[in-house]
Amino acid sequence: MNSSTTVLLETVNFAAEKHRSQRRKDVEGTPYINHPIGVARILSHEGGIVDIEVLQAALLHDTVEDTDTSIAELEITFGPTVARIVQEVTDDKTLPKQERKRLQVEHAPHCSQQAKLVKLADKLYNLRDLNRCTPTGWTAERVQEYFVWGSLVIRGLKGTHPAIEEKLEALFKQRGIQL
Ligand SMILES: Nc1nc2c(ncn2[C@@H]2O[C@H](COP(=O)(O)OP(=O)(O)O)[C@@H](OP(=O)(O)OP(=O)(O)O)[C@H]2O)c(=O)[nH]1
Repeated sequence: MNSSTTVLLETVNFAAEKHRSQRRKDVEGTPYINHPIGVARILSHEGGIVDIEVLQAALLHDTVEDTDTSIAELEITFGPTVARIVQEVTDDKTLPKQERKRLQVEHAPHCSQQAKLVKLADKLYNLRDLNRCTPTGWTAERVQEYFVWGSLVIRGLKGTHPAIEEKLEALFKQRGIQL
């Protein structure tokens, strides 16, 4: 087994342990880990991304925001680059939700290329998931609002990865949203 395979298995195992008790908001209660794995797969399978640190950051991207993981722990375990990418895509959960959403739009254009890739794939996964099924308790208006807000974030990432952006653009178009 080559070393990048070992590294990726260590990373996915770490993420799975951290998210082990969490579920997605869909009616089936899909295991949360399906999301970070899916985000990493979009980057590798659909985006052709081979930068191992980007794929690791995709697998870990919600560990700091949603579990007891710290950036220092990621730095010790996976190194400074992976920790920095995760930091860039982590919302400050102490802020009110609307402020967090506003900051994502404001910060997106200033992220590193590596963090922009993770953000693109994260949004593509979540928007596809919304088309697949509506999270418990969400109205059609809330779904549409998420699409509109997502389009504002994605607008700030233009030029990061044209092929992934085209897929996002098609999803927005179906909802009547112009990028
Ligand atoms: N579409 C969908 N999303 C789900 C589901 N389960 C959990 N989520 C998560 O919910 C978040 C979006 O819901 P919101 O109400 O807007 O945000 P909040 O959870 O932070 O309050 C996303 O988090 P996030 O990763 O922080 O992304 P983002 O808000 O930064 O885009 C998404 O990953 C599901 O079944 N379907």
